[in-house]
Amino acid sequence: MSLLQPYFQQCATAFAPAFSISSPHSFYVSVSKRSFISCCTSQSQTALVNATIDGKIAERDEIRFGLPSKGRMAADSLDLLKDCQLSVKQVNPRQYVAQIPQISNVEVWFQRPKDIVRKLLSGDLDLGIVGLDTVSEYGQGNEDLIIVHDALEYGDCRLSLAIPKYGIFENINSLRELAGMPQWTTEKPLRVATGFTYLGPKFMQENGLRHVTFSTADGALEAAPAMGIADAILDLVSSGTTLKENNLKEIEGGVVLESQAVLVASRKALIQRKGALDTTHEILERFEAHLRALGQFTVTANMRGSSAEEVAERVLSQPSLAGLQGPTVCPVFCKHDGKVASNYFAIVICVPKKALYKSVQQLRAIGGSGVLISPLTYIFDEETPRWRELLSKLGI
Ligand SMILES: Nc1ncnc2c1ncn2[C@@H]1O[C@H](COP(=O)(O)OP(=O)(O)OP(=O)(O)O)[C@@H](O)[C@H]1O
Ligand SMILES: O=P(O)(O)OC[C@H]1O[C@H](OP(=O)(O)OP(=O)(O)O)[C@H](O)[C@@H]1O
Ligand SMILES: [Mg+2]
Repeated sequence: MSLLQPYFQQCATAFAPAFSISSPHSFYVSVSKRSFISCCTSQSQTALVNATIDGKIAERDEIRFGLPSKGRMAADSLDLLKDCQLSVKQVNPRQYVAQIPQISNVEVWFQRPKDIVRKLLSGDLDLGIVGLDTVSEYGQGNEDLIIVHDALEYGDCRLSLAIPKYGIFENINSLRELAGMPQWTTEKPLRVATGFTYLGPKFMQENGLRHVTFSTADGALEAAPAMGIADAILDLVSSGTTLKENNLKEIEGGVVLESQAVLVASRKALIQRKGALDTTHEILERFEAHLRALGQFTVTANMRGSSAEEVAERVLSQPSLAGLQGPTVCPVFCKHDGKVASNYFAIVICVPKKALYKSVQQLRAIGGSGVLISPLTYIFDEETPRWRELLSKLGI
């Protein structure tokens, strides 16, 4: 915080009527939204430079975690954290800083996705959740950005090139055919509208399209061809409805990137900031355990048998009943004629949600009865593969 003190003081001077400052922390609880944004914007360039001078990170005690402040990723990110018992405590939706009571050294900052990436690079954030498309576009391959979890299972979309279904494009169905059209020359290049001004030109260059120009807009790019502003667009596609409704089509070889929400970190922060790696480990473990569990059910059933081994053999003879590491088989004790015996065994397995009905059928086929299905909350492995991967990326 000490490094930022001068900026807070400058902000206090600039926006004196808007708030008073007693400590750096009181800045973000008392300042009005407008003043806060203008203050940060006017100071960000200097702060950026200072934050990472000589590759050193700015001193502060808390780990800053950037979450999307609005848009389709915002609610899903909060939901994921909540499902991992990491609820974000935000007093009101217009407050841009919040806490995760479960992890006391984490400070959540709500930001636009592209600003999350920029601030990770500048050292103003340590961790963040955004779409892979945003990391790739605004990160521009910067090695300080490390993808800690690459599949948070929401925000699925692809960055894809699309052209009109009509006119000169009617019979064009691939990037190769598009590139081979005689229409594109130095004087009259293919005009592409996109918000991805880094990834767009890079993709075209890598695919040998030489006569291309780009224009940009903030949204509703699908209108550009019909308006005569562009020949093609390069934008995110999810269901494909927007393309369809605007008479556009994707082409073979035209997908630049498949994207979904990812957890991304600043390498410098992970290495240099006290507590950052431990905190990232905890968040990663919770995400992994929860996301693994999401796709599975716990299945419990009773089965008649002579021994646990014999029952286990029967269960393992069925392809959908292997469980994570094999079935748990426990004797069920009953009293018969005053004697305790175990003619029944309870089996517990995890079953992929998609294979649920098949698994129930296979259980019945081998004599299973009283099949109970329950949701799973977490599956913690001994060690998550992504944690190993992260350590190796960090050279640890
Ligand atoms: N149609 C979509 N379906 C699923 N995910 C999408 C879709 N469009 C975008 N995304 C993902 O969600 C992220 C945020 O998109 P969103 O539209 O909420 O914000 P934005 O386009 O960056 O900002 P804005 O629309 O306010 O300019 C994108 O970076 C992408 O990863
Ligand atoms: O394939 P679909 O499911 O139809 O989704 C694709 C649309 O979603 C996004 O737009 P968004 O809704 O974010 O509006 P924007 O253009 O204002 O960003 C994207 O830019 C496409 O236009
Ligand atoms: Mg959008």
